[in-house]
Amino acid sequence: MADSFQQATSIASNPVLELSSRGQTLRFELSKDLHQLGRDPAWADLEVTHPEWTVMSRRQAVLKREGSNYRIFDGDGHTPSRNGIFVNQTRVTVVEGYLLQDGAQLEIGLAPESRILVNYRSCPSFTSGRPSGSVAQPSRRRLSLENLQEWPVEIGRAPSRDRYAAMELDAPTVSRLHAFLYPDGAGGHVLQDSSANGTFVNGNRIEKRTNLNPGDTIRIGPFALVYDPRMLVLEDTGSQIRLDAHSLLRKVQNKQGNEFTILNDISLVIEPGQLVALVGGSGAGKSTLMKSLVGIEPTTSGVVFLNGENLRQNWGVYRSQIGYVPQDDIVHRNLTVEEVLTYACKLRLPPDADVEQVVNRTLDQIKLPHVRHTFVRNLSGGQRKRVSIGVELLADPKLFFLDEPTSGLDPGLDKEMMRLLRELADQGRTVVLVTHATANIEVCDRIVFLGRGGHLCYFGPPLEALSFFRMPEVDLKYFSDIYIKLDQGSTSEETRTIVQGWSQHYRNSPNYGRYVGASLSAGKPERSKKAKEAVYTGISPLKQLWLLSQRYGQLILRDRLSQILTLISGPIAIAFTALILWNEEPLAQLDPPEPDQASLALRLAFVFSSIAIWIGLSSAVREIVKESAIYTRERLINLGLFSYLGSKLLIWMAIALLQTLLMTVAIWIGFQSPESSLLPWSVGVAITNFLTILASICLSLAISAFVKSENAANNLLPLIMIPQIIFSGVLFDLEGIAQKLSWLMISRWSVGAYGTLIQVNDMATEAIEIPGQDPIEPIFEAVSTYDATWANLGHNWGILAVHMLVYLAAALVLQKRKDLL
Ligand SMILES: Nc1ncnc2c1ncn2[C@@H]1O[C@H](COP(=O)(O)OP(=O)(O)OP(=O)(O)O)[C@@H](O)[C@H]1O
Repeated sequence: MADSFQQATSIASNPVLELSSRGQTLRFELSKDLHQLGRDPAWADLEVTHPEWTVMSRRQAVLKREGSNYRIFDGDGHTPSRNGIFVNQTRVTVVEGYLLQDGAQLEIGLAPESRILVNYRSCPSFTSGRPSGSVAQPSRRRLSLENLQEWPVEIGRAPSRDRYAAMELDAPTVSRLHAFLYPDGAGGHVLQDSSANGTFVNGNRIEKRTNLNPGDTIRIGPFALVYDPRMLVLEDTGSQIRLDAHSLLRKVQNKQGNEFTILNDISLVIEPGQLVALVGGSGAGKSTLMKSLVGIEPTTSGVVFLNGENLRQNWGVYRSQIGYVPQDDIVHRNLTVEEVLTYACKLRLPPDADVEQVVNRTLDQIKLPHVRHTFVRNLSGGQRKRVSIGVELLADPKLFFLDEPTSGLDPGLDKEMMRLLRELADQGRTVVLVTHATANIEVCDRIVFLGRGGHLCYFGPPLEALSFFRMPEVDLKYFSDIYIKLDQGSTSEETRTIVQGWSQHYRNSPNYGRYVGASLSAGKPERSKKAKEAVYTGISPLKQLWLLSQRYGQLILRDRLSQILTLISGPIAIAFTALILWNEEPLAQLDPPEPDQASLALRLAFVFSSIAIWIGLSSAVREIVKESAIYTRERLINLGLFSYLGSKLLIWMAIALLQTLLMTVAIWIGFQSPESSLLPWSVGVAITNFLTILASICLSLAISAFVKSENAANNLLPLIMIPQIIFSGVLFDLEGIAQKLSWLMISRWSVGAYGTLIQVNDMATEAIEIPGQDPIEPIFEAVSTYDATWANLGHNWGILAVHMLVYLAAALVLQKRKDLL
C-alpha cells in the first residue's frame, strides 16, 4: 500500500484510488472489502500524512466493496467529515454514499486552492497522470509553466489560435483576452488584467497587475485557476454551484424600536442542478431568505457559502455569475424584446462579446424568438417574466434566483414557467425561487417551508412534506392544508408556538439529518474584512453613459405623445399671455415710463419663469422612481451612478434645449423685444430659460430619487411648485427670513435674470407729488436684484447653475443610499 507521495506510474491489478493536490499525488490500491481513508493512523488503513493536505480529516471516508467496485461514504460512516467529499459539488453523504465507477472523479473540500482531487479507476491498466475516464471534465486543464518558450500566457475566452501558451476559458462574462501571465524574472510570475469584468486573486480584484504567490487562486468569470510557479491549473469551471446556508439569523427593529426576528436560525443546503422553492405564508420571510441567499441582504449572524466561499465577502467575484430576477419586471416596456436583450448584453458583457449570437441563444432559451420585435408592453405577463429571465440568462449564470416568477400568471402560464425553470435546472443551473403558487411544486427537487417568524418548518422533497406534516394522503391536493396547519392559532402567540413546534419537530426529524445535517458543508474561515472590491466592473463608464443615453433617448422618443404635449405647453402658455396683453407693450422702455409698467414687466418675467419651472419639474419627476426595479438590478451588476444620472441629464438637456428654443421663439413673436444694454434679448431669454428648465429638471430628478412611488412624486409636485411662486419676489416683498428662504427658490434667480435683461429698474418711476397731500409712492422701486449689469446677470445665472449642481448631488446621494451592498 502506498503511503508516500509519488508520481504515479505503477501498474495495479486492483481498483486504484489516486489522490492529488498541489502538484503531489498519492495512490492507493484497494484490495479489501472495507477501507478507511484519513489522517488518523489508529483508524485509517489508507493513511494520509502530508502536512499540506489540511482538508483531509482524521476520518475522511469509508470505502465498502460493492460488486467489482467500491461505494464511498463520507466521514467514518456515522459522522460526516468536516470538509466533505463532493461529486460535481454535490456532497457525498454518510448514509447513501456514492458508488465509485471507473473514471469517477471526486473532491475532498471545496476551496480550489486546497481541495484534494480523488480519481478512481477500477481498470488495472491505470497509468500516470489524470485518468481520462468518462466522468472527467474535459475543460479541466493544466498548463506547465516550466520551460515555456512562448510568453505571455494568454488567458481568455478566445486566446490567439494555435498558441500553446494559452488558457481558453469560454464564458460570456470572460473577455477575449482577459489576462496575461508573464515571468517576473525571479522565478515567479506576474498576472496582468486586461478585462472588462475583472480578474480576482484570492477574492481581491487586481488593479492592473500583481505578483502571484504559490497557491493563489485566480478567478476569471466563473473559472478558478490555481497558480503554482511550475503550473497553472484550471481547478473549477464554475459550472456547478452549491449553496450552504449556516444558521441564518436576521433580526430587525419595527417602527416602535422593538426587535423582532424574521429569519430564525435557518440552515439548508442547495446542491448543483437543484430547483428549490421557498414557500410559506405571507410575511413568513421568504423574500428575506432569498435575498440572504443571493448575498444582498445582511444577516445578524450566520453565513452563506457559495462553493465553500463566504458569499457576501466575495460578492464582487460572484456578482456576474448570479442571475437574480426580482418580483418587479426588470425590463423597459417601451423597448422590443430584442432591444431589451441587446442593451442588457452590451451593458453587462465584455465589449468584445458577440451580441447577436448571445441574444439569439437567449431568445431560444426563453422560447421567445417569435416575439423578438414585439414591444414588451404588448407581451403577456408570462412572456414579460421570461424576458426578465432572459436578461439574466445573457451572462449564462449557474446560480439563478427568482422572486415570485409566477405571480399574476394563470394556471397554464404558471405550469409553463415552472417547466422552464425545471429545464434551466436540468441544464446544470442551481435555481431558487420564491412562490405562492404551489400547483406545480412537484417539479422542484426541494422546498423550503417557512413559518411565521422565519422558522424553518420543513426542507426536503415536496412530496415528503405531505407525510412530514401528517396529511391524510401523499397527494399534492393537500399541499395548501400545510399553510392552514401552520397558521392555526387563534392568537399570534398561539400561532408562534405552533410554528415553533413544527420547526423543532423538523430539527429532530430524519429529514433534517438527511437533507441538511448530512450535506451541510463548512466553508473557508471568514476573512477579517470584506474583500476589496473594485467599484466598477464591466464596460468603461463613458461607454456605459453612451449606451444608457441611447436607451433612454429611445424610450423618450417612444413616449411621443407626452413629449409633444410637454413641448407645446410652454409656447401655448406664452401665447395665452400674449393674447391677454395684446394691446400693451409690457417690455418696451417707454420714455417716460408709465407708473405700472415695471410691475407688469416683472409679472411677465414671473410668468416666463413659472412656465419654465413647471415644465422642468413636471416632465422628469417620475423618471427615476418609475424604473427603480431596473435600476436596483442593474446597479447590483455594474451600473455606475455617474453614468446613470449622466444619461438622464444628457437627454433632458437636449429636451430642455428644444423647449428653450420653442419658448424663446414664442416670446420673440408674442412680445416686443426690449432694448437690452447687455446682450440681445432673445439670447438672454434663451440662456435664462435653459438654466431655469434645467435647474427644475435636476430638482425633479432629486425628488424622483427621493420618493418611493410615482404617485408620491406626483403628489409632491404642488408642494414644490407653490413655494416657487410665493418666494419669487414678485407677488410679495421679501424681507427677513422670507428673503433668506427665497434664496432656495429657482424662481427668485430666474425672475432676477429676466428682470435684469428687461432692465426693469430703468422702468421705476418717482413718487408723484400732489400739493397738500402725501406723495403717491411708486408701485415699483428699483432693487439690486434687477441691476442691469453683467455682474448681476452672471450672479443670477450662476446661482441657477449652483441650484442645478446641488440637486444633482442630492440625486446622486439619494441613489447611492439605495445600494444593497
Ligand atoms: N428591513 C426590514 N425591517 C423591518 N421589517 C422587515 C424588514 N424586512 C422584512 N421585514 C418584515 O419581515 C417579514 C418578512 O418579510 P418578507 O418580505 O421576507 O416575507 P415574505 O414571506 O416574502 O412575504 P410575502 O409572501 O408577503 O412577500 C415581514 O413582516 C416584513 O414586513
